[in-house]
Amino acid sequence: MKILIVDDESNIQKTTALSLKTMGHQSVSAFSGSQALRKLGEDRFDAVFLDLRLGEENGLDVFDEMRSQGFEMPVIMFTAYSSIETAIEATRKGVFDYVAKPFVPEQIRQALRKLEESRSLVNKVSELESRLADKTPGIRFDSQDSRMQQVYEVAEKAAKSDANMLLLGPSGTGKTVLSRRIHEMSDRAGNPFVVVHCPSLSKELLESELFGHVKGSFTGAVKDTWGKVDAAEGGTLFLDEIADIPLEVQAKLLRLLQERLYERIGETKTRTADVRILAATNKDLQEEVKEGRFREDLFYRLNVIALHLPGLAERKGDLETLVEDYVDFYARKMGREGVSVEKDAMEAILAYDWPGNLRELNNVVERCLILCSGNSVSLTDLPAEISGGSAERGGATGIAGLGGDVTLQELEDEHIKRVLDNSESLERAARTLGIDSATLYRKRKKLGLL
Ligand SMILES: Nc1ncnc2c1ncn2[C@@H]1O[C@H](COP(=O)(O)OP(=O)(O)OP(=O)(O)O)[C@@H](O)[C@H]1O
Repeated sequence: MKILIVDDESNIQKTTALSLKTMGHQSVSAFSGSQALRKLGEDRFDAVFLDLRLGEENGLDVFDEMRSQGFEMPVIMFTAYSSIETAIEATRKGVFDYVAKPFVPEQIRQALRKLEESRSLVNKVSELESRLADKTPGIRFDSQDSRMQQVYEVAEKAAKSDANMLLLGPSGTGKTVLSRRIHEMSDRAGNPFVVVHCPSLSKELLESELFGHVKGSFTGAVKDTWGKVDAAEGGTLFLDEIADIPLEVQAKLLRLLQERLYERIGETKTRTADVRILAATNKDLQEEVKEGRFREDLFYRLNVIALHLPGLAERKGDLETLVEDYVDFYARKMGREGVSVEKDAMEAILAYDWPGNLRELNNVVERCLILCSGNSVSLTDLPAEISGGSAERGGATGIAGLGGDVTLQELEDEHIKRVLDNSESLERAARTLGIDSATLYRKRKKLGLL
């Protein structure tokens, strides 16, 4: 971690810096509040040690100023006044912890260890939250299919190295899920896994999303920001749909990959980054290189280890197990038990080609569980393109689950799918749904309908 020590006493500065160094952290000194705020603006810090009494200044005022300027890193306070009132006031204001002066180096190390534990917990919580938002059922990393087995084997072996990796395969084949898994198996697992969806952003916004910007560097840049490269420090940066990155941003990405260096937009100061890059695309990158849309040098940098995920139609041996997993997951989620798939429904599932791959399968199973009223999924619960034309039990207007044990989100997803099925254009569907086209685009992506 990089830590700012704010104290007007040089012996305190020295002892703290030394304790941090023995734990492998870097530190920078500031002797006053104004100097501290300037240094915070110049560099990125993971934490701050701040003296409560900085000469004439009150550390708590400096703390308030930090927060009002948007510096959100944890702060540990030094206080010679270890009175309970001061400590309570400080923690009530959001100070992470305090160390009473005079202290011994071990107290600094203890405070830091507490901070590291809390950081790793925050990472785990955000990881779990994003999984819940993904509504991902039990994820399988085993397969009957030899190509998929090989993908998992290579992924497992390469996870421990720090090599960049390219995940290739059609949409919905599990590239994002596998990237997360690679991160979890790597030595970086205790640090963040950060995703950037490349095509949803303009050139300028993508560059800012990646590298951050300083206030005033372009229209709309109203305050300083740190990008996702910074957020992924020590961890993994996952670039989804990398083929869609504009050429100018590709050049900056190449520099990041080669030299680990980057600059925020509007700033000349060069910064170093410790991130591992995993990138995914459903496009043929070699073709993109040939067409001049993707830099060849960047392609070779990323292509050190490439994993090709086959479409679901090419690994039908896994279908039945996946269906069972998904059915169990949604049945449990909806408070039902022992839901099975009837034989003819399973046959239709096996015969279908699954162009949207695992994501489509997941959505179809969820939809079936909303529609089926009894304890089994029948052919009529499947969408017409899979059942071969049989009418759905829910009918064109009614949904069997309506008023039942179904969440609003599930109803919304189902409604969007049906409106899209029935609309001649995207704009028309957006109008019917009462949302703008960009929102509908994002929702379609989330539902695997792109
Ligand atoms: N290993 C797995 N086991 C079971 N289900 C999986 C697995 N991997 C992915 N899925 C399912 O497929 C869905 C889509 O996966 P993911 O987002 O990783 O695909 P993707 O290839 O990254 O798609 P896109 O190219 O559109 O971004 C997941 O939300 C999950 O439901």
